[in-house]
Amino acid sequence: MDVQQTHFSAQEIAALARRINRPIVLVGMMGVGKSSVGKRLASLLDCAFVDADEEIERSAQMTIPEIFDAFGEAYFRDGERRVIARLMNESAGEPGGRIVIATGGGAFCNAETRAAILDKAITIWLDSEVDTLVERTARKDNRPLLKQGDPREILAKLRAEREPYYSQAPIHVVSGNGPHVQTINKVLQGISQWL
Ligand SMILES: Nc1ncnc2c1ncn2[C@@H]1O[C@H](COP(=O)(O)OP(=O)(O)OP(=O)(O)O)[C@@H](O)[C@H]1O
Ligand SMILES: O=C(O)C1=C[C@@H](O)[C@@H](O)[C@H](O)C1
Ligand SMILES: [Mg+2]
Repeated sequence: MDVQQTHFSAQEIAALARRINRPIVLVGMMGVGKSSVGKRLASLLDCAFVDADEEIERSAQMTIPEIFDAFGEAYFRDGERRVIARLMNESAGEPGGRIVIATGGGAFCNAETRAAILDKAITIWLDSEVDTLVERTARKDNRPLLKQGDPREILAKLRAEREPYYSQAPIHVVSGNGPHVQTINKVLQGISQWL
C-alpha cells in the first residue's frame, strides 16, 4: 500500500515507525483482516510481516484444514501456541524490534499466548460486525471451524465467546465495509495515540 493512499504523509509514517520499538500484533476474528491489513501495515512501516497461520502451515508442511483433519483442533492449538511464542522471541532480532504479526483468530484466547503478547507487543484488536465477517470469510474455503455448521451462527457465537479476550487488547479498531486503507488509517492513528 502506498503512503499517498493514507491520511498520513511519508514523514509522519516514518516518524511513527521510529517510535515503534516492539512487535505489532493483530488479533481478532476470522476474516476481520489480520493478514491483509497486517501485510499492508508492515509495508507502510517498512518492516517484516509474519502470518502465524502460514508459519504453522510451513512448520507442519500441511495446510490448516489438513492439520485439523489429521490431528484435530487441540493439536493445532498447541502448535499455534508454540509458533507465536517463537515469533514473539524472534521479533527482538528485527531492526528496532519492529515486525507486524498477524495471529490466527483463536490464538489470543490461549492464556499463555495472550499474556506473552500483551507483555511484549503493541496489541491491536481488529473488530467487524458479524455480517462483514460472513461476507469476508465466504471468499475462501480454508477455515475448518466454519465447516462445522452454519458459518453465520458459528461466527456470531465465537465472536461473543471471544470478546472478553480480544477486548483486553489496548487498541481497538473497527474494520468496516470500506477499503483496507480506512482500517489502516485507524490502525496508524491507534498506534500513534497509544505509544
Ligand atoms: N478492511 C478491509 N477492507 C476490505 N476488505 C478487507 C478488509 N479486511 C479484510 N478484507 C478482506 O477480507 C478477507 C479476509 O481477510 P483476512 O484473510 O486478512 O482475514 P484474517 O483476519 O487474516 O482471517 P483468519 O483469522 O481466518 O486468518 C480478504 O479477502 C481481505 O482482502
Ligand atoms: O478463529 C480461529 O479459531 C481460526 C482462525 C484462522 O486464522 C486459523 O487459525 C484457523 O482456521 C482457526
Ligand atoms: Mg489470516
